[in-house]
Amino acid sequence: MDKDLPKRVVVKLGTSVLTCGSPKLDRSHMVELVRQMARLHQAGVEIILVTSGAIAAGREHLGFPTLADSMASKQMLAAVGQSQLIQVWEQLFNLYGLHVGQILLTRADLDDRERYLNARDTLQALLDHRIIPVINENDAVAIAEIKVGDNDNLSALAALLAQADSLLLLTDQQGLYSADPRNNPDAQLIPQVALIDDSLRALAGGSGSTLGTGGMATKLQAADVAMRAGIEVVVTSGQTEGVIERVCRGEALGTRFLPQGDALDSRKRWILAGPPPCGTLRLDPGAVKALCQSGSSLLAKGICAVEGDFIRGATLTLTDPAGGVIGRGISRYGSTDIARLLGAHSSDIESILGFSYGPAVIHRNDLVVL
Ligand SMILES: Nc1ncnc2c1ncn2[C@@H]1O[C@H](COP(=O)(O)OP(=O)(O)O)[C@@H](O)[C@H]1O
Ligand SMILES: N[C@@H](CCC(=O)OP(=O)(O)O)C(=O)O
Repeated sequence: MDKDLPKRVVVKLGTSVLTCGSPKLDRSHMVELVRQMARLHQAGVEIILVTSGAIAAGREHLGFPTLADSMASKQMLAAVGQSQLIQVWEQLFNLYGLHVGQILLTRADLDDRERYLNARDTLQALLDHRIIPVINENDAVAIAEIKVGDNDNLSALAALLAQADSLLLLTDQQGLYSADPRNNPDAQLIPQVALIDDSLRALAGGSGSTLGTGGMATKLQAADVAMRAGIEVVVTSGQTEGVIERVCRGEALGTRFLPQGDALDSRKRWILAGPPPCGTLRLDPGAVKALCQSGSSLLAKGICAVEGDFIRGATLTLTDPAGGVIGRGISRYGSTDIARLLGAHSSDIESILGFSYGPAVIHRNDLVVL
């Protein structure tokens, strides 16, 4: 294998790319994208495809019916369209002697560590057999509460799950612009991003089309998660000739988001990909320093305040005294217990609570510093 090629890449194709802006799947464009992925696969790159387009494919297959704008209509279209979509991918990859394996996920599959590990094993088994995993959200059954909600974020979670080196988000724009280029013809392409902050987020609008979900805003959320896990992200146009191969070969196309630090280990990737935080701990400056500079566990004596109502095992956001987010971790104590432990020495936990789950409120193995 060419040593400059990434080993494992997640390619996310938005509805905008698969339909080329029309109301139907553009099969001739899809075959061109498959040709590029097959060539990379041949060169030894493991490809994981995150595909949108089920709802668009469902509408097309049913002849564009007039339906109520309801969840049930979308779920019905997704149920019809997903089977069409996977058939198209299977047929197109077959042209290059490759098979696909479908994985339909919901948020709930990623939040539960055991289900997360099962999904990871399935993905690995497919890759081991040189089968292309094709992932989409399980739209036909997922209700809003258990949805990831958009395939940009889903693809970032898939990249963490698969421990990919790169995530390629292909869309209908050349990359992230200083403003939505649909409404701002003077907007400038931003070629590289090292850090996603509020000023950058303010540039990213929603989807300009009726078929896309989330627009650039969800692409930034996805990039943020992946970068923090040490995964490089590129957002660029799916229409550019040879785009997947060219990006994988290191050509500067679109917007490149630089990975922050080294790849995280499996449990820490799950802390980023798994359940969203359901509480916050505000730390004092000493605790912030201990976590950020020395890689220490979080002790009760460094916690100034606790917010939220949560049980032991919950994922929490950690902030500095000013409220800036510094990390995320899994708590060994519930919120009522932590409220009683604020500022306490670890050796006093047992006498204060009458029991102890150990000296650390969050052990360093359960902690990701951002
Ligand atoms: N700052 C920005 N730079 C580029 N595109 C932007 C920006 N803000 C909003 N967008 C919109 O995001 C859209 C792409 O997202 P979306 O419609 O969800 O496509 P996809 O189906 O590829 O996910 C673009 O067509 C564009 O109108
Ligand atoms: N899961 C949905 C797509 C959701 C989504 O994020 O769409 P897009 O913004 O086009 O990537 C579908 O298959 O229709």
